[in-house]
Amino acid sequence: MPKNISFQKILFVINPISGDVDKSDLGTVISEYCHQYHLKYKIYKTTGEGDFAKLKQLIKTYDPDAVFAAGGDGTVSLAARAVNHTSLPLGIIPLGSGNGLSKDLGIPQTIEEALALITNHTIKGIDTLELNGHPCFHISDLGFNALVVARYSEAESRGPQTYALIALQEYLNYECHKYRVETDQETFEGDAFMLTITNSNAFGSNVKINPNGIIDDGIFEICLIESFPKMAAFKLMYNLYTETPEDSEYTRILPCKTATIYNYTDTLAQIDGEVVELGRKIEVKLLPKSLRVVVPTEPLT
Ligand SMILES: Nc1ncnc2c1ncn2[C@@H]1O[C@H](COP(=O)(O)OP(=O)(O)OP(=O)(O)O)[C@@H](O)[C@H]1O
Repeated sequence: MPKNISFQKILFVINPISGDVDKSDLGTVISEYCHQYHLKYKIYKTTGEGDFAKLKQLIKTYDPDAVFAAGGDGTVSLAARAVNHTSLPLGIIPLGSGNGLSKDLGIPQTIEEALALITNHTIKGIDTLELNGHPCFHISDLGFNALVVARYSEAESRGPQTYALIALQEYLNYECHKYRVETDQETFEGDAFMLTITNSNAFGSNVKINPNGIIDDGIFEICLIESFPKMAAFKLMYNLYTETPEDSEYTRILPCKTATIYNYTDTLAQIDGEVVELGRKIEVKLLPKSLRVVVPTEPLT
């Protein structure tokens, strides 16, 4: 039996195209669940145009107790922007290709189990980041991965296979770029393959770029993959997939509370899966526990 039913009125934000996942039954599954627990609900389907303003307006008029994002990290980010700095909690039904934030929060990856959090959950405040004022709820990066994200956003198909194929194609000819990172603790200057800014642990692909990051500790990390010879790629991937990035001589993690990044060559940047223009000087700020998320109840120890 559910332990708590604190939400009575829920707004679902559904992205019909995320992750190449068929969502034709999702409306029925949501309806049956809400009917079972006598919950009111509304569904907002994203269109990819003007969703943020429409969602903000709907939250104002419908006044839900929680917003549940059904989609990938881009959809989660859209809903998170709409509820950030408010008391309204954000739930996630992972239906994207990566679903990185949901995995880092321990949210179940099936629709039924994720929906069950509506009636049995804990609400947790998590730190979020801002890069030149752009909110980031999971992972941002400059360099290689941002290029892959840009190409993926233009691809005709979605899903992990498309992403992996694009990554391989781009990797073969990729050249590193020069960056300078000044944090409240230390300074780095040099070439990097990519530079990741996050307070979470892993990409949706399960690459653990920041295995020791804690999402609500007031600290974020800048994770560097420095320039490496092609022959070192397999060992590096092994280290990243086995949560041992510190065992690679080409990685470096800078924990900090504030940072300024100089992106000398204005390489591409992505935030939570969306390519953004950040310019050559990027100020990174942490906003302590600004977002309330719906997560599984911790098992009693
Ligand atoms: N109805 C729609 N038609 C086309 N594009 C849409 C629509 N709704 C949202 N989008 C676009 O979908 C993108 C966000 O997708 P999302 O990140 O949720 O899924 P994903 O990329 O497949 O998964 P992940 O981010 O987990 O890898 C945004 O670029 C948004 O503009």
